[in-house]
Amino acid sequence: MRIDVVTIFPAYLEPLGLSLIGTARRAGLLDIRVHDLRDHTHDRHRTVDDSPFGGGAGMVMKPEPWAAALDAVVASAPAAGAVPHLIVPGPGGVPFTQALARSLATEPWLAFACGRYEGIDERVYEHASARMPVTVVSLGDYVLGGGEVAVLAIVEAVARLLPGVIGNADSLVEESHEDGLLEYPVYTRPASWVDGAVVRDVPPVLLSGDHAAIAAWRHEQRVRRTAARRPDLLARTATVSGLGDLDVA
Ligand SMILES: Nc1cc(-c2ccc3ccn(Cc4ccc(CN5CCCC5)cc4)c3c2)n[nH]1
Repeated sequence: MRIDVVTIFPAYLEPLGLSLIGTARRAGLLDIRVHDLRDHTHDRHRTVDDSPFGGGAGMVMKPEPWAAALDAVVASAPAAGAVPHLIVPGPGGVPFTQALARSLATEPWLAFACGRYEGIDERVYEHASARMPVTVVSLGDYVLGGGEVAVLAIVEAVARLLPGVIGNADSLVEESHEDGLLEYPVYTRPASWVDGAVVRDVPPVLLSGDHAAIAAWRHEQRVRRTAARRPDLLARTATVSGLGDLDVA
């Protein structure tokens, strides 16, 4: 997969050189290119922002640098006529979900536009939409300072779904949220942990070797945890099976 990121803070994307993503890049599974929006300005101060028409606090990102930067990305197409799917993080976007991550993971070329200040001049979306598919994506109902953190999250969620990126594909099987339930609690050694004055034991079922009992216990934990933390998810799925009224912790 080819990924282009346009930002005024290229250093913000350095974590894409670490761990899972860094390994995938060095293995040639990911071709990630980060571009500085200011390289597409022509004034001495490399200006990318200006005051908002209509008034209001803060600044808005100017259209010309963005149009030049996005056109340069398209011009660097790996194959004639190929265009990227442009993802623009924004608080007013469609929710970023595991389903959207799975869909994006099937695409050959993604581009990300990282806004800052109070956002990007709306005409940039019009300019881009005339050249490539554009999707505005929200990480959640809170306001970040810009798009870079969202891009790190989206790239990680998408990249880990690509074949070969995660060593053990089995861990992709039991993904949380996939069937509308949160994940079950996990444990590892020691089976009995002396935590100061308290002894904390792993639930015995997990040491029993009874795989049917373990699966049942894990499912019940997922339902209880979802009922406690995400009742909205339960409303969406008829997953609750005969647990009566849950006295969730
Ligand atoms: N899921 C999620 C994504 C983001 C996100 C993504 C990109 C940018 C670029 C700039 N900002 C800051 C920011 C501050 C205020 C407003 C609200 N305004 C109301 C009227 C004018 C503006 C919008 C935007 C971003 C925020 N936040 N949360």
